[in-house]
Amino acid sequence: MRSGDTVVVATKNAGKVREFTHAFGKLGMNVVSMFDYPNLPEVDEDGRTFAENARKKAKQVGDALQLPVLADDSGLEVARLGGEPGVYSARYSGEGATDASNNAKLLAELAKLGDTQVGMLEDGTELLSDARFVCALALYHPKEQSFIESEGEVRGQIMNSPRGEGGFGYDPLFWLDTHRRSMAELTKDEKQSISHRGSALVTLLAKLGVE
Ligand SMILES: O=c1nc[nH]c2c1ncn2[C@H]1C[C@H](O)[C@@H](COP(=O)(O)OP(=O)(O)OP(=O)(O)O)O1
Ligand SMILES: [Mg+2]
Repeated sequence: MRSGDTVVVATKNAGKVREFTHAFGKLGMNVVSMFDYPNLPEVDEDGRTFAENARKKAKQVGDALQLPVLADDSGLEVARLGGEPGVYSARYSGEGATDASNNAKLLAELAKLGDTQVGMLEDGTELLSDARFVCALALYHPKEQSFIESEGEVRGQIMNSPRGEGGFGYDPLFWLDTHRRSMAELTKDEKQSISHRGSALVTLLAKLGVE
């Protein structure tokens, strides 16, 4: 992986594509995604861990294309929900789930636990639980059938109402005490510098010797 290369990312998530395009763009690399290969079969994400799912996505797409492929499996673990939604983050609200329906489901599940809070912001916004985002990355080389892997996390709290327009997924409900903003209120560079995905990418690039 070096400047001028095209990186194939096995994702159909437009938010991830934007973040990888931004991060690899700074290194002079171009990103293509499953939006550029619409005829490849869906990957059944039935692993028990983020890492297992990331390997499965990278291998299925890498074997089909006979190219090195990067995959990202990520999600949100909420302490007061016993680590849910975890690997089910993308389909938390069931068939046809969207970011909006998943965020609504998250708030509904936390509401069931009663009005216990872990904190409150100046404007009265309640912090309902500690949480973390996790990202597992897998880079698969089909010729050697080998993987290079990494993982990253970021800790925060879940708010009872959304803030910000940036990012994707659960970002508007994820409060970062360090920044006094939600993940959706960060710039692309700020999110990359602290996020689970950004951290996992730093570790992966270090393993590859890319600086
Ligand atoms: O930075 C993030 N900010 C907010 N939410 C996030 C983030 N990173 C992952 N998430 C949430 C979105 C989705 O509900 C799930 C990922 O699920 P995950 O299966 O890895 O991705 P996906 O199905 O959307 O696309 P794909 O599998 O094609 O890569 O976690
Ligand atoms: Mg998925």
